[in-house]
Amino acid sequence: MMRIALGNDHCGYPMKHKVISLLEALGHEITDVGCHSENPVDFPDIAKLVCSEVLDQKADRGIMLCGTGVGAAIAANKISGIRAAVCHDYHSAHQCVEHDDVNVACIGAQIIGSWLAEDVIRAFLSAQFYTEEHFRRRVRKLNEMEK
Ligand SMILES: O=C(CO)[C@H](O)[C@H](O)[C@H](O)COP(=O)(O)O
Repeated sequence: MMRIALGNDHCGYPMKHKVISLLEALGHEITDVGCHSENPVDFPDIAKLVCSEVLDQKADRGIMLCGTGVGAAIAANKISGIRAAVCHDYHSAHQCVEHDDVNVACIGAQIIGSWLAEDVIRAFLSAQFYTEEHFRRRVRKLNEMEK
């Protein structure tokens, strides 16, 4: 079981309920930071809420749904300690954790369908950061770049 911070903007909202159903079926605990309708909101505001949950260790990982996943990833990656990736294929969704210790997955609800999104989320949440030193070294270098 993991604690997942889930956030979405208005474009991600239509996919949100399928994602919640999946996360519940997998036994994860969800903190839903909004939004709760298709009324327009700004994805940076939602990304901040998701990332705060992760950085405050109230969530193990974050998932952001926006139209393309791109805006959410840009916003989240501006926050120190967050490594976010657009995850639209199975391989990237697990390798981004295994090699790059990604802690926020960003999905474009207008780009991929809910079946692929489910596979991507399963892969992202099943993956663990590898212990090999070269992966750890690279993430340390990423952390250095934030200073
Ligand atoms: O994908 C996004 C940003 O990368 C957003 O979710 C929106 O889809 C996009 O910015 C369009 O916004 P609009 O308010 O629906 O015009």
